[in-house]
Amino acid sequence: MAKALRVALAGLGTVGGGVIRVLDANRDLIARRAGRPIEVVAISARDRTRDRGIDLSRFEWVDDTSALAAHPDVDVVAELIGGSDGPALTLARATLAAGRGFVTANKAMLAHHGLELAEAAEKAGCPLKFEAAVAGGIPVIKGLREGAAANEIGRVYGILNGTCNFILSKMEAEGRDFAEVLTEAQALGFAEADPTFDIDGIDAAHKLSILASIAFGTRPAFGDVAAQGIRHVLGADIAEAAALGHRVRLVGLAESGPNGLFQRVHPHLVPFHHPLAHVTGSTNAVVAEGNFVGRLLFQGPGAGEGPTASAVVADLIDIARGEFGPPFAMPAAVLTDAKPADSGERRGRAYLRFMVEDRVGVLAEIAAAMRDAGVSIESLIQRGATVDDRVLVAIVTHEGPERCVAQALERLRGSQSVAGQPLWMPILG
Ligand SMILES: NC(=O)C1=CN([C@@H]2O[C@H](COP(=O)(O)OP(=O)(O)OC[C@H]3O[C@@H](n4cnc5c(N)ncnc54)[C@H](O)[C@@H]3O)[C@@H](O)[C@H]2O)C=CC1
Ligand SMILES: N[C@@H](CC=O)C(=O)O
Ligand code: NA
Repeated sequence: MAKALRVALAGLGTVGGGVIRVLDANRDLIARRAGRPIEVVAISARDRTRDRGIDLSRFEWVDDTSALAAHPDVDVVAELIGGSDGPALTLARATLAAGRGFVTANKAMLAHHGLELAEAAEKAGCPLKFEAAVAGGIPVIKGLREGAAANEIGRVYGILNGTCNFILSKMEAEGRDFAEVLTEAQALGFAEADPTFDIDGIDAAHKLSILASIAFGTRPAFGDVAAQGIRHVLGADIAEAAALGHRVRLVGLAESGPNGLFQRVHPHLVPFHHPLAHVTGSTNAVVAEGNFVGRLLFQGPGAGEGPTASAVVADLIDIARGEFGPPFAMPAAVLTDAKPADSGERRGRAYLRFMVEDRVGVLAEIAAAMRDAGVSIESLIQRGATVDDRVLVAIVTHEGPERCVAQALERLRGSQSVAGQPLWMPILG
């Protein structure tokens, strides 16, 4: 059998530990598939003494993580530390500059520096691979880069954050509290080091910017992704959505059209009949619409040790086989800058929720704001039950431009009757 592919692992947490376990458990199978053994030769993490339940004595421990980049016995570095900048980025730059392959699960770094790293990899003729960075174990990067390569993609969207989906589905199924479920997701290893990245939609926005680049041949543009997470979604919204035949899901959506490239992460109402409504727990799902293949649905485990490590090892197998191409599906030099599309132009139905004082004239005030902004109301529900002494009013709008809904909400800003920020959620069409 050919010479082993020699790997250095930077980071030995949930994902790094998982990579060692996958390589140990499936060693022979992986060697046969890869055409040669894949051997971890060097490792580095912050804490050498932590018990990870793995025998690490067989690997060379390197204190200075950045030294892995030019380690004489290493062909590929797998970076499983995290963080958009700092040691992960230093390591990525140094590894590619040293002419070695680089595998990462780090969507934050790719969203911010993916173009620079792709240019460096292409210049060096080295692989830069990141299947684990988007939708964990689902081979969606491979699916879009390779399987759907013949197609023009019109739209790519889906559930891209396991932590949020886990929280929303537990809130829905068990009526549990947001904070309590977040703690459980953290204990299961799904959440980011800073879980606000998950719940505020930033992690999903990182992933969406990577997917959009591959789908549309554009430079990754994280700054163009409007992101709102699930922090403001109440149990009452989930119940209201269910009564309306929908589930609440955090959806990242990128769409290319005559007005430019639209990229947004936002909680949506998803109709029961849509496949995304049936994605529960930390599962992710991505829909890509191609002009010849039609609608593709990729679904599977989006986070956690086993699925994420599986994707990292799949990248290592590709590298061992010599199978790699431009990281973002086309050479960095031919990626284009997409014009960000104006969200106000988008048309759709929406769910609006207000917490209001239960007094005469409140509904009339809300209805007048809708009328004046040109928003047509399909249904309006006022619930007798109160949350913090307020009454919930939920509106479903007819299809119309988002600009009008934004104007209606602006008209209601500062109203004495409406408590706090109203919640607006598009209805997935
Ligand atoms: N946990 C998950 O389900 C998924 C994680 N990812 C990504 O994988 C990467 C790793 O995530 P986890 O394993 O969950 O994180 P983790 O927090 O469990 O592990 C991070 C590891 O990096 C090490 N580390 C931290 N700072 C370091 C430094 N300065 N130098 C050397 N090592 C350092 C820590 O000691 C630890 O071993 C992140 O980029 C994350 O976004 C991607 C998909 C899923
Ligand atoms: N924190 C992320 C981990 C995988 O990318 C998530 O919850 O999806
Ligand atoms: Na993936």
